[in-house]
Amino acid sequence: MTFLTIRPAKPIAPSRIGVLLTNLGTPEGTGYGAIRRYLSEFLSDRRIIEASPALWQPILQGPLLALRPRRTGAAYRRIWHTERDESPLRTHTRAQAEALAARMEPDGVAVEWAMRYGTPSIASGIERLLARGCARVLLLPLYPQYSATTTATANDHAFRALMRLRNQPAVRTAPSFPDHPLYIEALARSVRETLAGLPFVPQRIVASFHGLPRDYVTRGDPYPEECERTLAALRRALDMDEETMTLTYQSRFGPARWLEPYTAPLVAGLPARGVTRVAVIMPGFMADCIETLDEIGNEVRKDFIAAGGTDFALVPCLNAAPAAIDLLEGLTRQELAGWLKD
Ligand SMILES: C=CC1=C(C)c2cc3[nH]c(cc4nc(cc5[nH]c(cc1n2)c(C)c5CCC(=O)O)C(CCC(=O)O)=C4C)c(C)c3C=C
Ligand SMILES: [Fe+2]
Ligand SMILES: [Fe+2]
Repeated sequence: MTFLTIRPAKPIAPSRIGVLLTNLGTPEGTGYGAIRRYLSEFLSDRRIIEASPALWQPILQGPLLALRPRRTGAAYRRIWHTERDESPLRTHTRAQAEALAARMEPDGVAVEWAMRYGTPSIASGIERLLARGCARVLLLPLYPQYSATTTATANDHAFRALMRLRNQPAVRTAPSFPDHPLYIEALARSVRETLAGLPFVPQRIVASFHGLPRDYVTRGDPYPEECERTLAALRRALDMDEETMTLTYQSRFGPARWLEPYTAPLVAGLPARGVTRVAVIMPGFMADCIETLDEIGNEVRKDFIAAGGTDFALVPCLNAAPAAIDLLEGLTRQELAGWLKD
C-alpha cells in the first residue's frame, strides 16, 4: 500500500483545527447516466443495503438500475436548481458550510463540506483540511438523529480516507443531536414563522422523518428512539400534544416493512377523518432535498388534495437559516472543547 502525502501550501500554526460537515450526497445531473452512477454508489453501500452483495448486486445492476434512474431523474428535474445546475441538497449544504465558516474562521477553525456519495467526496474534504494545515479534525455528520445508514457510513468513509494517509490528523466525531436545545429552538422557530405566514390554520402538523427498514431497528439501530426524542422536545417547545403533531416515516424503498406509520397513506387518509388543513415538517432533514421538496411537497401534497384536502403547507427545512447556523456553531464549539481555546 502507498500512503498519501499531503503537505500544506504554506507554513501554518502547528495545531490548526478543521471541521468537516458531511451530508448524504446527490447526483451530478438529472440525466440517466448521472442518476445511475449516484444510485449505484448509494445502493452498493453495505450500511444501506445489508443483504449479501452476491444476492443484491445482480438485482441492483440489473432491473433496479435499468428502471429507477428514470423515475428518480424525473423527480430531481422537478426540484433541480437550474440556475446553478445542482441539486438543492448541494446548494444548502454548501451554504451551511460557508455560513459556519464565517462564524468559526475568526477563531482559526477551517470549515469544509463533503458528500458521502458523489462529490465533493469525503476524502477530498479531508485533503482540503490537511492542505489548509489542520492537525485536528472534527467530523460533523449533518444528521440530527443517529442511524447506521447515515451517521455511521459517513464516519466509516472518513476513516477509510484516513487509512490512506501517512500523516493522520487527530480526529473526533460529533454525536447526533436529536434534542439539542439549539436544534429544537431552530425547528420551533421555523414552525412558528411558517404558521404565522399561512393564509389558513392547520388542524394537524405531520412531522415526517425519513424511514428505515424495521429489521435494522430490531438489530439495534437507535434511529426511531432519536426521532421520538426530537418530536417530544419539539412538542414541548411548541406546547402541542401528540394528536396535533403526529410522527410519521417517509421515503420507503423496496418491499420490506419499514418504520410506521408511513407518511403518504396517513396524510392521504386525513380528509376522510375531517382534517383538510395540514402542515408538514420534516425535522430529520437539515436541508431541503428530493425527499422533502418532491416526495412531500409534490407527491404527498397531490394525493392529499385528491383525497379532499383543501390546504397543505410545507415547513421548509432549516437550510442556512440563522438559527440553523447558531446550531452548527453551538455543536462545533461544544465538540471542540479542549481543542479550541475559550
Ligand atoms: C434502503 C434504502 C435507503 C435507506 C436505508 C435510507 C436511509 C436514509 N436516507 C436518509 C436521507 C436521504 N435519503 C435521500 C435519498 C434517497 N434515499 C434512498 C434510499 C434509502 N435511504 C434513495 C434510493 C434515495 C434517492 C432518491 C430516490 O431514488 O428515491 C436523500 C436526498 C438526496 C438528495 O440529493 O436530495 C436524503 C437527504 C436518511 C436520513 C436515512 C436514514 C435515517
Ligand atoms: Fe434515503
Ligand atoms: Fe424518495
